[in-house]
Amino acid sequence: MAKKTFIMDHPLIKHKISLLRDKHTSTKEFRELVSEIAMLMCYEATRDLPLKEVEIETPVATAKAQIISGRKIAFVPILRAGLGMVEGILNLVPSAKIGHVGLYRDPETMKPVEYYCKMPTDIGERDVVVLDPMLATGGSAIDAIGLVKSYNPRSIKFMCIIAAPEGLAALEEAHPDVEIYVGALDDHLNDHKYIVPGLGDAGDRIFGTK
Ligand SMILES: O=P(O)(O)OC[C@H]1O[C@H](OP(=O)(O)OP(=O)(O)O)[C@H](O)[C@@H]1O
Ligand SMILES: O=c1cc[nH]c(=O)[nH]1
Ligand SMILES: [Mg+2]
Repeated sequence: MAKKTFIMDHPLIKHKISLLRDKHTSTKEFRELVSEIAMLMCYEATRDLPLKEVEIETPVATAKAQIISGRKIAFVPILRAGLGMVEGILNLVPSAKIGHVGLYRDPETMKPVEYYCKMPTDIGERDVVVLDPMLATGGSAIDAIGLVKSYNPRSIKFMCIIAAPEGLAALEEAHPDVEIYVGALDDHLNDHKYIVPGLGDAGDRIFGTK
């Protein structure tokens, strides 16, 4: 089977994730870093975009040049924390459409609870990348991807900044057809199902709610 999980090894991504983990990093810096890391990861996740050849007049001659061949993309952040990844990604792919899936992890059961879903009307013609900085138990990503699948997009990828091995294994098993892009693979989940060492609660750190 083709390789479906990609762990980032770029030094810039590693450096920025280290800054993100630091509990002394301010809300402003945290938000900027999430956006920058998402942009760098988007560069990796869009490597397979198809190109077509066109002719362009340079000031010197006619050049055979390559441009992206009109493939349509949609990004789907999982609310709230996934929203922090959108701005950086739109810097690279400004014409992409954005869907939203609202999920929160019930603090008692640790299971995801859905509260919002809105997809672009032409989602069926698009390649979708689902975004969430954190893949912990995997429950949120698995449910969000299941929801996106019910709209029959052309393809689905998932992008997270930090993953726990438990969540990654669960996601690979639940959605073996989905390519997964991981910024850093951490050690384990603690008793509260937080990623160790992780970075704490991504949503709270992006939005300054704690
Ligand atoms: O893999 P899981 O065990 O499902 O956990 C990961 C989920 O938990 C966090 O969201 P949270 O529930 O804190 O919601 P928030 O983004 O609104 O803070 C995170 O952003 C993921 O969506
Ligand atoms: O470590 C974790 C686990 C779930 N959600 C977070 O934001 N952080
Ligand atoms: Mg949260």
